[in-house]
Amino acid sequence: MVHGRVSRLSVHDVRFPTSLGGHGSDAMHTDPDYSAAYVVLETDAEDGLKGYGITFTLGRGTEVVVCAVNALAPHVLNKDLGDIVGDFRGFYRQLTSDGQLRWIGPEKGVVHLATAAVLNAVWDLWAKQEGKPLWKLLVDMDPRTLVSCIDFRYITDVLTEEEACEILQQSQVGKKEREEQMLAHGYPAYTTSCAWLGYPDATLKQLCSEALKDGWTRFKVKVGADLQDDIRRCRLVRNMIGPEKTLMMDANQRWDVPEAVEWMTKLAEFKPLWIEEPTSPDDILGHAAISKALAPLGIGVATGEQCHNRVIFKQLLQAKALKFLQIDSCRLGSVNENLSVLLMAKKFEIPVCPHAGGVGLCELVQHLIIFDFISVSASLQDRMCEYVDHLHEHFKYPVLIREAAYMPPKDAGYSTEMKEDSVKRHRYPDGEVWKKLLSAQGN
Ligand SMILES: C[C@H](O)[C@@H](O)CC(=O)C(=O)O
Ligand SMILES: [Mg+2]
Repeated sequence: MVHGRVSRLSVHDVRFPTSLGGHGSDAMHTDPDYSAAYVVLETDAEDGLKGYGITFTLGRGTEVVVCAVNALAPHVLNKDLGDIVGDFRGFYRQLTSDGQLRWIGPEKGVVHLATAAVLNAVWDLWAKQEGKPLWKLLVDMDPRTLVSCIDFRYITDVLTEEEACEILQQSQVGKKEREEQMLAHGYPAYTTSCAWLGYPDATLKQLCSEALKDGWTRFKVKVGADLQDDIRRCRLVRNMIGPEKTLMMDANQRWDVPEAVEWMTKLAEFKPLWIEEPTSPDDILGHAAISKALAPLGIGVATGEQCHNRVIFKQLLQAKALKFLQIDSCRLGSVNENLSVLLMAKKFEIPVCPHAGGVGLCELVQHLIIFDFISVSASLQDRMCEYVDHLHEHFKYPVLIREAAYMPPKDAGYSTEMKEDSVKRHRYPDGEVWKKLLSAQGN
């Protein structure tokens, strides 16, 4: 039984200096310090359980998101957790419809990232109180309760509440077997860890050969800054992994539409399965044009890690603009909005291949995709979840990868809780790690 009144919301600016090693670098984000606005919810309940929520940010962006979380706090403080989850759609609507804050969104940008952090904490607390990992909480929920968490505003032209219920109802068949399959074999993953754009070739080679030894069969390479570099790096990776393994490319929005087509035509010889974020994430028709042009080359378009909300996903699906849909656990309005996107993807028969990595994204999104397989898509065809091998040591319940697959988490909650010491050391600017770095830089 869910209980307790929210008595405290605190938010921390937690940063990791990943840019120093070129980790996470791409054609647009050359110096990413993987960071999080980290929310902690406390209640007056005697169980002492806390809810932890993060949203993924890069360095200086974090302080802006922290401000937005504080601005949302009055919507959460003193609320009864039972009332929040008892009318989760209403609560989602309240957070995203604040008459003054929505003006700086709505449901996009900083204020939506902040919404995700707060709601992720609520889901973590709910799952903890139920004593289940989040994926299992979702799997065990009846379809009516699940859809009652979704705000269908702006998407009823493609997905109504009734249709969503029908989809979930139909997927009840075989659910038990799929849950057993996940527990035994996990959810297939691919790695992005080998080929960040800032890595020299020697690093790329070394990481690639280690990943092959560890059993990885699907690899993503960053591209988009310099064509000759891309050709060299893609050739190197393709030669190392051989013709049978899967290669994906990610341009992180670097190109204009014609440039994307031209550039990818030149990289087609390396047989990429997809090109990710070839152009602006807002350009739905641009993605459609690129999809159409690259289809004869056997290259699909993947996007979603910077799609603001369900409306953009709806239009990408309507416009046949993508072949692989990449949800993000912290960009969209938490589990609530991700549920609506998973259901739309099912309706349009587009495989979901979540964005992960960053700090904590693997920990979170594994719950969503495992739920998706068991209760929505019922398929692994053309599906895999991103994996990045950074910063898991800072989490209390880190992901478990076995034979290049995510093994379902067993601990209660949304795997969002960070180790106290890690938070303390990496708080910006007063954590020990940053104090040292800043003083070395003369600040
Ligand atoms: C800045 C991030 O590292 C970004 O490059 C991640 C990304 O695009 C991905 O994992 O995909
Ligand atoms: Mg990407």
